[in-house]
Amino acid sequence: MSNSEVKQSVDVAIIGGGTAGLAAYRAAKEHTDSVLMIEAGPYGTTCARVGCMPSKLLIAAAENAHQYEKSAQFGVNLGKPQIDGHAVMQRVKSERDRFVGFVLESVEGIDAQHKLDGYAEFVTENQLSVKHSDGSSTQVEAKRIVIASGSRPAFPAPWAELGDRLLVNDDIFEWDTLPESIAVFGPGVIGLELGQALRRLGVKVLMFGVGGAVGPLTDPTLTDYANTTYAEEFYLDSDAKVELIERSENGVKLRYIDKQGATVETEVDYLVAATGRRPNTDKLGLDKLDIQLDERGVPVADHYTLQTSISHIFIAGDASNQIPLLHEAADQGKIAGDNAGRCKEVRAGLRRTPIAAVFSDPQIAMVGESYRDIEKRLGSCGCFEVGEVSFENQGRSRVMLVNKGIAHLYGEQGTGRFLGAEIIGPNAEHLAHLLAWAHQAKMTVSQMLDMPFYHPVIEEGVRTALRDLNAKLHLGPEMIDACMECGVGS
Ligand SMILES: Cc1cc2nc3c(=O)[nH]c(=O)nc-3n(C[C@H](O)[C@H](O)[C@H](O)COP(=O)(O)OP(=O)(O)OC[C@H]3O[C@@H](n4cnc5c(N)ncnc54)[C@H](O)[C@@H]3O)c2cc1C
Ligand SMILES: NC(=O)c1ccc[n+]([C@@H]2O[C@H](COP(=O)([O-])OP(=O)(O)OC[C@H]3O[C@@H](n4cnc5c(N)ncnc54)[C@H](O)[C@@H]3O)[C@@H](O)[C@H]2O)c1
Repeated sequence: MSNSEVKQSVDVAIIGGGTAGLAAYRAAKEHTDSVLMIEAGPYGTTCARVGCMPSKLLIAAAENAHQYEKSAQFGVNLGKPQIDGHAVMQRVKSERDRFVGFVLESVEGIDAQHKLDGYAEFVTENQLSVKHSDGSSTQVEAKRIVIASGSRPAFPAPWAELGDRLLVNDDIFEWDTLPESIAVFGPGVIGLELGQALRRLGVKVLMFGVGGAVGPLTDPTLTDYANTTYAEEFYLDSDAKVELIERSENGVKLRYIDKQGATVETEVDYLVAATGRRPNTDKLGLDKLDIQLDERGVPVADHYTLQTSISHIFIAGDASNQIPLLHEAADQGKIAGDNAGRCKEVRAGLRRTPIAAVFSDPQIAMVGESYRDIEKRLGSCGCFEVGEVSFENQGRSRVMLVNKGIAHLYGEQGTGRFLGAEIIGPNAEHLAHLLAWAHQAKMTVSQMLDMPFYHPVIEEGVRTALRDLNAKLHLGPEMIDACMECGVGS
């Protein structure tokens, strides 16, 4: 029988076999054995193949090179590090393949009757057409459907004319060695992480943005600090005026107005587009359904149940246009799959305190509500305060020569509740976890100050910001210049 004649009928169909899709599959299977996961591309997940893991592997190599270069400041002279681009990329790819291997093993453990290779599109609210690579198709009739189709890089259409000189993150992790020069467009999370890592591995990097933003930061003080700090390592103009982007014989020709107002013409090997990602919902045939969409064409879904305006269709992960992070994809997949697996009722799932970390140096982290959101909600009544610590004179940070950064902690007037934080600074990934746990436990700033702080540690910087915040909320004493009884430099 040819595939084009195949018809399948299931309780739950899941579009996408990435992190959210796999989590949805497992959760739905708790309720019914009639589950089908449809995957259009290679299994292994975006996170393991071209996302979180290979990017952190590249950053790990870069951090080592940087640490080596910095050692002279401690009186340890190691000379200039020799970067072997082939060896760097070989480790990135072999470790990446190891991580992907674990995912593939778990996918192989799924019964063949529960998996279907092909591209799924809606025909009706309950029917999907799945196109296979050999041109045939399968019609899938499903009582409930989870959309877990992920996202893809988005960039201005004219850049496609750069051909093989235009790269996105996926391409970088296929390199056999490192190029000499790149221009990164988009100083967001991906651009910052990959651009800085490549710079530290000896690649010439120019970075251009629009509107002045750096990473996910929304607090103007921290954004200014980030702009200045990263620009010490590579050319960064987060509000750039680029007049020309053109393919040349051996790379990409650029003309831009630099920060001093001079016109600069230069050429780089590649243009790396890190200008954001778009949810993969535009080619799912959603126009055939009477489903409520947001301004990006993504089905609107309830935050807690992941149910769309069509009660038997759920959405999870990057496709949902909510919070495009790995742990969120896993949580959302679990909630959506659980609800799709249940027949009649939907249940609210656990949505944790928002937490995000950027693995740049200094790192960036966001916890709870962002400055922008708090300012919008409470700014007009002056109902919140900002506690600050600078890491420049923070004891342990200076000892370790990582004394760059600022943390802003936000608290609510009256209740004294901790609302959120933005950090650019050392160990921000770890500080963010402390703060996120406190936020999810709905702690007040005073309660957080009752917690133990060791000496000398970078976490003492968090205590300084908390003390500052508590004083500004009129819940604690005025900040004195330095707390000597807390330990020098705390
Ligand atoms: C460079 C980079 C670095 C990152 N680093 C981090 C990090 O450090 N920490 C972090 O938390 N997050 C990070 N992320 C984000 C994280 O990778 C994503 O949030 C997460 O992988 C999303 O999972 P998902 O299941 O929604 O999508 P995916 O894993 O992409 O799965 C979606 C799947 O759906 C399939 N699909 C699409 N359309 C169809 C269709 N019509 N029919 C069938 N199948 C379809 C795709 O082939 C794909 O396999 C990073 C992302 C990138 C790109
Ligand atoms: N460490 C992590 O957790 C991690 C790492 C990488 C990616 N991610 C996830 O992936 C998502 C996507 O990352 P991203 O970096 O692609 O998106 P992003 O939204 O973080 O950044 C895109 C940047 O590109 C800029 N930009 C847009 N158009 C531009 C143009 N024409 N020219 C120059 N700059 C332009 C934007 O102003 C923004 O600064 C993130 O939001 C994050 O959730 C997470």
